[in-house]
Amino acid sequence: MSRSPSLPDRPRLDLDPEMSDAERLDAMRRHYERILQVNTELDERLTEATDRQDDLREEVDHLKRRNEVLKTSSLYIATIEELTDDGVVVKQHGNNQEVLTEVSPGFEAELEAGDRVAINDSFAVQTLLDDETDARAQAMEVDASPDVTYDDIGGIDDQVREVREAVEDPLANPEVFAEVGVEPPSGVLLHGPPGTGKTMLAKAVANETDATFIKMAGSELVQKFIGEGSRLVRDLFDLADERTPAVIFIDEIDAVASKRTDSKTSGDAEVQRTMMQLLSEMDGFDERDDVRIMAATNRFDMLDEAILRPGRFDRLIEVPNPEFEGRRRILEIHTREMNVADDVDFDELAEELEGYSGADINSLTTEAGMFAIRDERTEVRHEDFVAAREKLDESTDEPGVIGAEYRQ
Ligand SMILES: Nc1ncnc2c1ncn2[C@@H]1O[C@H](COP(=O)(O)OP(=O)(O)OP(=O)(O)O)[C@@H](O)[C@H]1O
Repeated sequence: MSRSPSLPDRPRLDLDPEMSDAERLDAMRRHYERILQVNTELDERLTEATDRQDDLREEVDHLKRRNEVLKTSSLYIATIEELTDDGVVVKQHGNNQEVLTEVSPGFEAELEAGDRVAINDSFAVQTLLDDETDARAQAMEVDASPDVTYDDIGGIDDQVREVREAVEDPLANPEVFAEVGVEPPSGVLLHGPPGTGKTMLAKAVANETDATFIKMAGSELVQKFIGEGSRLVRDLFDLADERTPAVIFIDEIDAVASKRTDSKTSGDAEVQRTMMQLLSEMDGFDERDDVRIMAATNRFDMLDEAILRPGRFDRLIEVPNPEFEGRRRILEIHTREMNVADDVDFDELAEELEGYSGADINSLTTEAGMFAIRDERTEVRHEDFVAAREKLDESTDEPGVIGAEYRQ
């Protein structure tokens, strides 16, 4: 920043006692003139500073307005294809339209071919998107060999069987379906309260068939930028194609496939576009028998019927909270590696854990282990499970029910 020149010195009046009256008068006149001159100089500097202040205010207002525009208006995602003397060529995501456009002044120098940018309605480049804004990495979880097996899942044997029929068999023996002349279900939708093993089921099926498990969270598909959600959906299916055999698992599918609301905000339109992309990917997916699609939701009642039509998610499997036998089995599964004392009565515990999900029971066993450790014991006793249950119940409004509310 350039420093402003220093202010003029304050004029001094030097009067010598030896001076004659005329000399004094003359000195005072010169002093007076000097004061006038300094005053004029200061006036000029003040005007300059005020002008500069006005300029800066204007700049701040402009930036504020620009910021507001960036915050409120919908922007589209594009990739810089080429930088030319006449502007930049960008390709818009979603429709692949190429346009020659301009860049907001100030950051031309920062751009390179291949960069992802946000463009406005008139295609002008507004922002350079950095890696953090790259939603792809955040949205997808890819596991080449998940380590969950059917043996790790308790209390939902019927559901395991159904998933094996609908997902595992078509992946493992596609020829059987071809010979018999039946189409395997296109997509399998698991629905039920949180923490009941829906994700485990999808991972176990991928494990059993040596398929890559590719998970996408529906909430991550709801992106801020127009075109981003549908691009993520395309990427998801492309990735599955590259990594066959593969199981695609879309968790929280309700985030992109809820019944249409009446509101017409641009956010809703974007969610709608993402869902349309998902439907069109699924519709074009019939031929590929080495990729299976699964999805899960806790909000089945919210789903748009369009995704449940034949050829889409046409096999529905409800995964409820476990019954007594299931709770007992899940207790056993999660204490397999634990040093459990002989006095632990799993029947009694399973009886008392009505309303607990598999995930709740998992937390309970960990908590029981913590009580034993706090007590400096290496064996987990029945009393530890009881204390753990009291602690977990205290942390919820409704005693005995840890799972989040579930509206079916
Ligand atoms: N049926 C089950 N058997 C054994 N463990 C279970 C079972 N259900 C849940 N769990 C435990 O809870 C954890 C979470 O389960 P999972 O992620 O599969 O639930 P989810 O139904 O997908 O939940 P959400 O709907 O919240 O995504 C599992 O890692 C496991 O430890």
